[in-house]
Amino acid sequence: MCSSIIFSPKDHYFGRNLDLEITFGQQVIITPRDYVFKFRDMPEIDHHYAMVGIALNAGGYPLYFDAANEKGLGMGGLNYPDNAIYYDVKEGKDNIASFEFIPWILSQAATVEEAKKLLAKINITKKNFSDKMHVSPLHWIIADKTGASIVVETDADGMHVYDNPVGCLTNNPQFPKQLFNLNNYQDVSPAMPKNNFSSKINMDGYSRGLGSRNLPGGMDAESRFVRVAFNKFNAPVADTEEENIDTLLPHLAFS
Ligand SMILES: C[C@H](CCC(=O)NCCS(=O)(=O)O)[C@H]1CC[C@H]2[C@@H]3[C@H](O)C[C@@H]4C[C@H](O)CC[C@]4(C)[C@H]3C[C@H](O)[C@]12C
Repeated sequence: MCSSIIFSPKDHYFGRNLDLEITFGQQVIITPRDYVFKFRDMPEIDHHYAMVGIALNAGGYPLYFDAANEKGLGMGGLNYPDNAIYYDVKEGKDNIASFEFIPWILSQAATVEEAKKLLAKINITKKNFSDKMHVSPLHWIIADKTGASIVVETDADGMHVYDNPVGCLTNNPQFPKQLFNLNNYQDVSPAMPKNNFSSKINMDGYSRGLGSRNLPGGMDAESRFVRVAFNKFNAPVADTEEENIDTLLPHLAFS
């Protein structure tokens, strides 16, 4: 399961879990400024922002799962099976393979607005890193340190860049459907529920958290999206980094 939360109480936190039963041999990898990034169909970049994230070191090339750069722009790829479509190389576009997407954006953009300018020119290609690796079917969340966030999905009908008003992402279905589904949970609340059932009977507020009872309980991506969004918007905000990370981590770990 993968869920990602942008949490900006005072400082800015970009979090993502990777609850998988397998490991890819990933580790924390720092790409220093100006380490030469080679691209399959674009000129190399030898002058860029530094970044740190979780990646597989493929012979000196960091295959990032997620990362953040020195300007506080973060980006994560989350599973998006059966929907992610990558394209053939197109003339006149910045052709970037899906495994190159995180380095391409984070090496050049400091903010979501700058990332959007790069995205307007990009065509995500279906090229593989190597014959031994699958092409990951992903969609991406991008966020900057103001808390602004977008989602990038490449579907059969083309590439979409969505503003992300909830600052989180899980997996399928498509992001607009995930957002629409939140309509079904408008009555979920961190407060005690009001008795709208009937004025003819008394209702007891017999337990704390009763207002959240109708949150979906499943581990499926749609249920996780609702829970992560609810938790994020209703999380207590503290003054210290330690307390805020303490708040963020359980919301990811148990989402
Ligand atoms: C499987 C991972 C996504 C986890 C996730 O979102 N799970 C949700 C499951 S579900 O939908 O709800 O069923 C993805 C995230 C990042 C991916 C990795 C990164 O994209 C980096 C390289 C890219 C190469 O093309 C493939 C290996 C790989 C090392 C990828 C392996 C795998 O596809 C990863 C690790």
